Amino acid sequence: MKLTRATIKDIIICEPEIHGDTRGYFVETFRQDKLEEFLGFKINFCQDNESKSSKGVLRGLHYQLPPYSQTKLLRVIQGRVLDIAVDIRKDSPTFGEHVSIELTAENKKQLLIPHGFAHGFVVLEDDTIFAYKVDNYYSPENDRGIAFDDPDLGIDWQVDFSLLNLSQKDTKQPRLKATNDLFEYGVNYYE
Ligand SMILES: Cc1cn([C@H]2C[C@H](O)[C@@H](COP(=O)(O)OP(=O)(O)O[C@H]3O[C@@H](C)C(=O)[C@@H](O)[C@H]3O)O2)c(=O)[nH]c1=O
Repeated sequence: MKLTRATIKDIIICEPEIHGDTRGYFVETFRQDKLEEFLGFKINFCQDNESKSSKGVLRGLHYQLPPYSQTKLLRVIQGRVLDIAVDIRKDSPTFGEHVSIELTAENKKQLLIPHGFAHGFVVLEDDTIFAYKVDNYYSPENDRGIAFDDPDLGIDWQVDFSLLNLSQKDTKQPRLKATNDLFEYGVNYYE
């Protein structure tokens, strides 16, 4: 498992080693020890999620408020997405900036997004299966979002917006500057 920091250093890109042979392949998709050694602190994932989407589906940008905020370890089992994480920690030197990465069944890359980020992805292929671990249980009352097309974020989703398939709630999420539901920078949300 190769672990590197993204352009926003709190986001980690994980690249598992793929062992191919005549039967197919073998891959370790999660190693808690290696992740914790790299990060220097513990993560206790407690919920696994999976969603299936057709091409053009955009889910996001989502987060849960503290103390229900979530670290997410994301991957694609089938298909392809463009994955986005936006820094929504007030006073962060990278506040409002984002990381963008293609996660595919083929490259098997994973993204670790800590608390303090809004997350979303757009699906680039039909029948894409997206899977992720979170370290805090789903809490609908604390579910929040930011508009994926907020011009202040300047995200290049690489798709035609007129072809997108969004949930009702994601068509009316607030802009970043219109929400007070943000995170404090420098707080350790892992403990
Ligand atoms: C996220 C979630 C949803 N649900 C339910 C609520 C609802 O009836 C249905 C669909 O929920 P949503 O529309 O919120 O699903 P979705 O838009 O896929 O939400 C997800 O989007 C991505 C980008 C994330 O980062 C996730 O954290 C999560 O917010 O599933 C759960 O039961 N548990 C969960 O953990």
